[in-house]
Amino acid sequence: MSDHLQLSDRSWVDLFKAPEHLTAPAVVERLWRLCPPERGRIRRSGITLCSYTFSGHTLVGGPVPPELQPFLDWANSLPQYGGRFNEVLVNWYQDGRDWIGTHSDSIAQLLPDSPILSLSLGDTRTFRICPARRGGLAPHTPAAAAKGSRLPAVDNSSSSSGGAGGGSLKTSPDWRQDIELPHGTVLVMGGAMQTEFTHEVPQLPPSVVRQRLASGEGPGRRINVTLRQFAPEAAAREGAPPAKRQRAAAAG
Ligand SMILES: O=C(O)CCC(=O)C(=O)O
Ligand SMILES: [Fe+2]
Repeated sequence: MSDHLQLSDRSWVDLFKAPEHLTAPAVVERLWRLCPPERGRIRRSGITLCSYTFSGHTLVGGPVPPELQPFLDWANSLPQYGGRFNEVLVNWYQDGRDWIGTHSDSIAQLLPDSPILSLSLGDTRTFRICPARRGGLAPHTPAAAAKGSRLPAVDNSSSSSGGAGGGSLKTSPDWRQDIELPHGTVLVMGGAMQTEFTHEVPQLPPSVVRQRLASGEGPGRRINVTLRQFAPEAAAREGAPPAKRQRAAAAG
């Protein structure tokens, strides 16, 4: 069962459930044990690339830890997404105050037209998609990432099949799509999504964290695993300029 959301003629998102062997509590616990002690650090692994820079953090690729190999194996078992996943990036959100600002993922080193798979584990957080160049902020600018979310009213248009309609969305600067990502959700970003749209995971307001705690829900603690298909040349090009990613530092 998969939902397909056509964001524009060229950009789309798929949503579906991950298999249980990747979402079991023991798996999530093992991923928390990989969390770097230093706050704001993001660990990535996969093919050995030259360094990968975002928001002042430079991380060098390393071998895939055994905890992450099943995620790659699973992604590569989905033929509709290309089957050449070779990189894993993990983001740990300690609670609802951790966030990732408005950005587009760098696709410079990826296989052409390869989609990015994103798997959510833990508490439900909102994934917000906006047209790129909103208010003059193009994707791939640190300013855009640092600003985070300052947007008008939410359009909660359905995230089910075709719910967001067609190409008109791109031309409406006020349009935005909020998608709730409960535990075990896979979100696939495809087509021209990284050039036509930005995405972010906003902070939960403190009142919402309090409310969630009071109601027994989690306060926003979550792990996100993204899987990408890097071109073999990118891996081989030692000494090439690092790929650029924009990321707001995790709030503490
Ligand atoms: O945590 C998420 O769902 C999004 C992560 C993300 O956008 C990224 O790692 O580039
Ligand atoms: Fe991203």
